Amino acid sequence: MTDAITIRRPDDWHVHLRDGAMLEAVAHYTARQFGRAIIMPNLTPPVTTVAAAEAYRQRIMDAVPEGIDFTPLMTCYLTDSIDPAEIARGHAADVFTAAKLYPANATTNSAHGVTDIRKLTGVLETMQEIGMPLLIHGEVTDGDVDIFDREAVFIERTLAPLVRDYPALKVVLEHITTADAVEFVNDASDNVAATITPQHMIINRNALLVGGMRPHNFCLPVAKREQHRLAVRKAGISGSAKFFLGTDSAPHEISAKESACGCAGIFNAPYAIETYAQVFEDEGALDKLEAFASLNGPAFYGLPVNEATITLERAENPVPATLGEGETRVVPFHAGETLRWKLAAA
Ligand SMILES: NC(=O)N[C@@H](CC(=O)O)C(=O)O
Ligand SMILES: [Zn+2]
Ligand SMILES: [Zn+2]
Repeated sequence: MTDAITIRRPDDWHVHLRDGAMLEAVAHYTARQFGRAIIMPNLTPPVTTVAAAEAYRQRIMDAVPEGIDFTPLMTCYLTDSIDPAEIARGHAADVFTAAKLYPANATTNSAHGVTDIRKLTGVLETMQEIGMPLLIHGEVTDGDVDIFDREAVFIERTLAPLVRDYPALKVVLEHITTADAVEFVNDASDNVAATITPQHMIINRNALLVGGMRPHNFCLPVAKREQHRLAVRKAGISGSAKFFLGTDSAPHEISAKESACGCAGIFNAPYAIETYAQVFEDEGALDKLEAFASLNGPAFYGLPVNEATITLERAENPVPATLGEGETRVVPFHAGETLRWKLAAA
């Protein structure tokens, strides 16, 4: 039995660090594990300008403890009226690594998102030309589409035509939850990849509803049936360069989750790499963890891999019931359980 694993320092290709007190409370969890992270722009107001992204990047750097080498990679929140020139300027200035497409009202803080992808023609042409990745929350929002079908319908109605019309555009389908998504990404060109969260490898929709409603297992896209979890899990541990780590860690203060209308988002940052390690070990695929966590993402983004390494040790790692205080009190994924791996101090 392996008792320690050393891999190149991983990166998180999809994380919500929030702002203000919550940013201060959560930034260190991500920074202690990951060399870089793609920072989601769904603040209020959303990050839609180069100036806003630069200011937010500075606030993140200020929130990361001294002595930790961590680079936030910023994204631009796409709206119906965003100017392609602003996106290109931000990309050229090394401020915007990628741009994020939220279909309007698909998820938390997406009210300013895109109402119709046809409004993005100029933006997508520009991004394709400059080689800037498009990151997608892939769910339709039509009231007549069942919430469990929204990812599959998005792939069929929006993503397939998009990939056909912009064959050279780099596209990441974020936080995939279905066998349909796995199949689409596998069949697409090398310009199409996907991120996978810990929760979508671990829970199916029973975890939300059996024995009572469990708001801390609610995120979007919502967890699906077991057959979909198994397909996503298999893709993640496969070693395929098309799939890489993106936690989608999305902290919401406890009362916003435990509410008559609870927010979507699972806070998994504190134990993210340990959780993934447990999944890979359960699948007998620990040898694929480094590709998923540390190599595939940089290769897709055209960035160097991290030089530093991390070591995970086999050790009981109890997850507290809650973390933080007051307005930053949050319930982490796996609250009250004990994980089998522990990140060794650097
Ligand atoms: N994943 C979630 O359920 N929530 C995210 C938004 C998102 O990534 O869709 C959030 O910002 O809270
Ligand atoms: Zn999302
Ligand atoms: Zn997200």
